[in-house]
Amino acid sequence: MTSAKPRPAATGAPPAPAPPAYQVRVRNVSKSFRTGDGTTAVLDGVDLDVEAGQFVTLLGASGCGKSTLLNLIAGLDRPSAGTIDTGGDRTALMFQEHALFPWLTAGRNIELVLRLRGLGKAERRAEAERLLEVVRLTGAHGKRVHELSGGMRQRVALARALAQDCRLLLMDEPFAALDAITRDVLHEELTRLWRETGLSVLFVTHNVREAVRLAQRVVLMSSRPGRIAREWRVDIPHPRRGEDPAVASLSVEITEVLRSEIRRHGRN
Ligand SMILES: Nc1ncnc2c1ncn2[C@@H]1O[C@H](COP(=O)(O)OP(=O)(O)OP(=O)(O)O)[C@@H](O)[C@H]1O
Repeated sequence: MTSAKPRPAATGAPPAPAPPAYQVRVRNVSKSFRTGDGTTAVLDGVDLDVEAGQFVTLLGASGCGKSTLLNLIAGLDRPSAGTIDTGGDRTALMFQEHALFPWLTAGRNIELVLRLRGLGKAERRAEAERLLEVVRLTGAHGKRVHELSGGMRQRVALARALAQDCRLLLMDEPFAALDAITRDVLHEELTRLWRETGLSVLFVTHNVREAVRLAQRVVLMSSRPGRIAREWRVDIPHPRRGEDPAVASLSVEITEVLRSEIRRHGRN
């Protein structure tokens, strides 16, 4: 005869929600650079979490340390103090400059990354074709970089970043050099990709409307030294457009705070 295992008495309380899974956890990070006349503190005590699957934009005045923070998270440099935990995951980084090799075709630029991942020749070709399709550049595999428009080059750069198969995509003003219409199209594409793939994205920009249009959280950094000054949750449903009244009104609010940060920084 078998007896049923006693079950724990029901307390009536709902189960505690699982804590969020973090893609990156930045704790008390500081960074100083040695300069001609001593050291310059660029970041000081930065705490920032990005949950798995979250889209976070990072805003701040020029020179406040946004790129420095991204480079630290990417592992390109080490913090002077504090910790950065990506759970052992590698990160993919995309810049304003596409940084594609001009002597290779669009497809070969992507295949180079796939080769580093150890994929065989036929697999590389198929995966590069698939990624070009994902960024809506089907048929561009054989095109040389100079044959592509600025927007198309950034699409290839995005496909190459995706080829790294990372869970966290770090983007440093990737669309800043593009015209407004191309940027608008790429905002839509990036949002679609993010929602389809469940990637975590940390996106640096100067453009408040871009930050609000894309993100679930907008994080504002202060300057000298760079710290996290404020953050906003953006609950505006997708699809969003830059000219949506809700996007516009939150952008105005954030711009005011950014302006006062810049004025305060100017008085330092
Ligand atoms: N390797 C380095 N050596 C010395 N100083 C550096 C180094 N890298 C960055 N800095 C300084 O750190 C500060 C922050 O630079 P960073 O590029 O991170 O700012 P940012 O917020 O990304 O600026 P922007 O928005 O203009 O791109 C700047 O004053 C810069 O000169």
